[in-house]
Amino acid sequence: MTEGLYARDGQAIANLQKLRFFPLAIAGGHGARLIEENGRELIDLSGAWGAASLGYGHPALVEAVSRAIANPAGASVLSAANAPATALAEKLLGLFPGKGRNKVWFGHSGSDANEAVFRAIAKATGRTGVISFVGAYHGCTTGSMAFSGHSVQAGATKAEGLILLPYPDAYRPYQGDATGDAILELLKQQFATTAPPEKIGCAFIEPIQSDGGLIVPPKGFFKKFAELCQEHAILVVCDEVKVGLGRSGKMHCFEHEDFVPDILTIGKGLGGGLPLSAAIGPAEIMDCANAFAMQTLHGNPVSASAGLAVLETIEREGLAEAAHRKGERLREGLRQLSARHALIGDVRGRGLASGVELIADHESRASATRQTAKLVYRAYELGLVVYYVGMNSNVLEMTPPLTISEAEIDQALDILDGAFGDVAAGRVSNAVLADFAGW
Ligand SMILES: Cc1ncc(COP(=O)(O)O)c(/C=N/[C@@H]2CCCCNC2=O)c1O
Repeated sequence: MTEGLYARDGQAIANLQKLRFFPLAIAGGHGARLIEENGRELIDLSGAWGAASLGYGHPALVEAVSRAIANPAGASVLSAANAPATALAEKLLGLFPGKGRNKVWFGHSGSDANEAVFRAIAKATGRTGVISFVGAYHGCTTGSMAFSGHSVQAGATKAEGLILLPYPDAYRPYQGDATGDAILELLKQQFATTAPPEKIGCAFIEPIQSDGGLIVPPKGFFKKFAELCQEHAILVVCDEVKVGLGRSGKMHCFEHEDFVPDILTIGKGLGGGLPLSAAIGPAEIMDCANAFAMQTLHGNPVSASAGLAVLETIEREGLAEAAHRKGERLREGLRQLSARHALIGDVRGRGLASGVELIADHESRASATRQTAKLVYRAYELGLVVYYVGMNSNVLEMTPPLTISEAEIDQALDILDGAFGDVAAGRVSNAVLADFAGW
């Protein structure tokens, strides 16, 4: 018998780029569903880690990409202007409320966008210090890992002037302060002692910390944080690679925090499944040098055509408003599940970015890491794709396509109900996890 797709993947593709939780082997997709090689359909509650913003095979995306690839306007913006990239840049500038004159940089990924911004700020300001947060995932390139704070990158070389702050988390509050004000005090102390603010060029924030545990910050925290940074001319870079572009229920997630960042990075869902990212920021930063942050296919016209189709579809189909409504439905269903399944400690999120934190007991709130791995494995067996995140790998992350239907949300909840029941009853063996390293 010929080997199955998953076994062939295991023989041919490097573990370097694998983050596996179960033996998912995909042959196709449509809407919010993935199709395995044997034809089995699964609801995709991850949306390819948020990249499949329009789901799979959306007609607007198929039409835009087919048209662009049939008559490609070159392959990048490095040494020529191209129509799709220019149009996309103009559209992104129209959607960004940043003051002053801004410009757009195009990349392939969230990692290269964040790295490019970090390097450009250091070049333009001469300030190499950077503020970030414990649990932050800004990328997996050397430069973006240097100011990330996620446990998966503990061994990476960190930026010399890095300040890592606790992320404000009302479920596990720093010094017991659910407002996050103790974290702002900590930063002020560091400014006054070990980290002079005049040496710090930027602060990278996530308006919802996603890979760190899908954590929604307390109201007002980032507004106060941004004001403190502004007092010291520290640029605030808002990384919306996963939670931007309508997913949070608003076009930009920072709108929930009542502040406007100096620079915005976006990716994942911008390309609707094609490699595309962007950074939008002040012209004096984005024009600080030539040939400084470039890769051969940056500003690719086919990817840019996909980006235009994604933004136009989000607007035309009202997907941001729908994300709010559908996300509320999902979290209400999850809260009902939490009444039946003690494993669920916390349900949180905005729009179609939801997190479910699993704990071993409600007194200590100890992370239920192994049960989380079993849960996602069992959900896969029952027909649902959902992954986990978190510094302790105990938070289910739900970032489905913005086009997921309410019926599919209800089906996903039913599957989760069964999976929680099976894990709690001990019907999922430890053995199933042997081949899946997770984070
Ligand atoms: C807020 C945020 N910023 C930047 C990135 C890096 O984006 P790329 O993986 O496109 O380089 C990410 C990527 N997150 C990881 C990608 C690796 C697999 C684990 N799940 C993620 O969503 C991100 O969530």
